[in-house]
Amino acid sequence: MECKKARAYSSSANLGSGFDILSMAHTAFFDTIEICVENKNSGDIVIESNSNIPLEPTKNSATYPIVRIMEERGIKASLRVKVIKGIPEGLGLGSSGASAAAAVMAFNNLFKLNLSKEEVVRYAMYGEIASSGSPHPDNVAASVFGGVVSVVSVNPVKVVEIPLNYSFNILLFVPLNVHIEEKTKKAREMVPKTVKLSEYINNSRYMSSLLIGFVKGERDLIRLGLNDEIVEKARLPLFPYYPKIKQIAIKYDAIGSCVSGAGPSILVLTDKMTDENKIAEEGTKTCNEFNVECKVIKAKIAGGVEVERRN
Ligand SMILES: Nc1ncnc2c1ncn2[C@@H]1O[C@H](COP(=O)(O)OP(=O)(O)O)[C@@H](O)[C@H]1O
Ligand SMILES: N[C@@H](CCOP(=O)(O)O)C(=O)O
Repeated sequence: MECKKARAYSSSANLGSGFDILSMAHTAFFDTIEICVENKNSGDIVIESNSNIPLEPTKNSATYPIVRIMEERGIKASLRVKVIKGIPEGLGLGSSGASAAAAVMAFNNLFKLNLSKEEVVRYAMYGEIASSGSPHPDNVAASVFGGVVSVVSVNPVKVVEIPLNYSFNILLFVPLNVHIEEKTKKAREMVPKTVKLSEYINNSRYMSSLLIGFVKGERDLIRLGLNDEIVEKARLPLFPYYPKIKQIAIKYDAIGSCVSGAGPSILVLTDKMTDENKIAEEGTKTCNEFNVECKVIKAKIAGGVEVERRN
């Protein structure tokens, strides 16, 4: 029985005002997917997991992309797919996207498809349809490429890796006791269909500030760029503690803060000027004030999806 394993890291999508565009892979957590071809002709995909995720191939973000690749390319095989979850689900850490990225990469390797990274992203986006009903590309792009990415086009998929010329660390407030059924799906329904021109202009300014800040290594531009007046505002009921955590982050001189993906986790970028301990202490208290139990995770920027060489 031939098997291939790949691992992909967690990510924070929607950096600043970059809804569905800007995303960052981090070392906070990772998923591992192992795919084995079985000596059977059933054509079934059987999923095993250490976590309570759907085990139907079309409902699991790891396997739905595989179903689609097999259909598109006329591949027939019986597969056993192990979804080893390290990334907690439904917390805004790109859990579904990382499973999808690792699964497509393992399958690509197993069947020697020679997919480009952008093709891996395109297929992995089906995983987001399985988990949230929408093929948003940002989490999968970060998990596939690593670093900070901008998805500049979805049809065809085009992803740009953003050069990072300012070195920073990552703090994540992860609310462990929060469970919102179909969180990203619901969060997407909260996003307004139309926006005021003034909000659009401000958000575009933030996005240009963030990108130029990363590229030129300018802290103040990164801070300004980690703002958003549209999506975070509309989704605030999902993470009511966010404005206060952001205030605390700025008080103790973090570079900046934004919501991680569709929340409820919060991302804080820090450097040597930041008092991380105070942010962790006061931020955790703030979570408690909202009856939320936050775990503070320290992380760094992660690389892209990797196939494990010894399977
Ligand atoms: N392989 C998978 N990994 C994580 N979640 C999955 C997977 N397959 C299906 N899901 C479902 O997707 C939902 C989580 O995805 P989502 O709401 O987008 O949150 P996130 O991707 O931030 O963890 C949960 O309902 C979960 O059961
Ligand atoms: N752009 C998406 C990102 C969702 O990220 P997740 O990690 O919360 O699933 C959105 O905001 O809907």
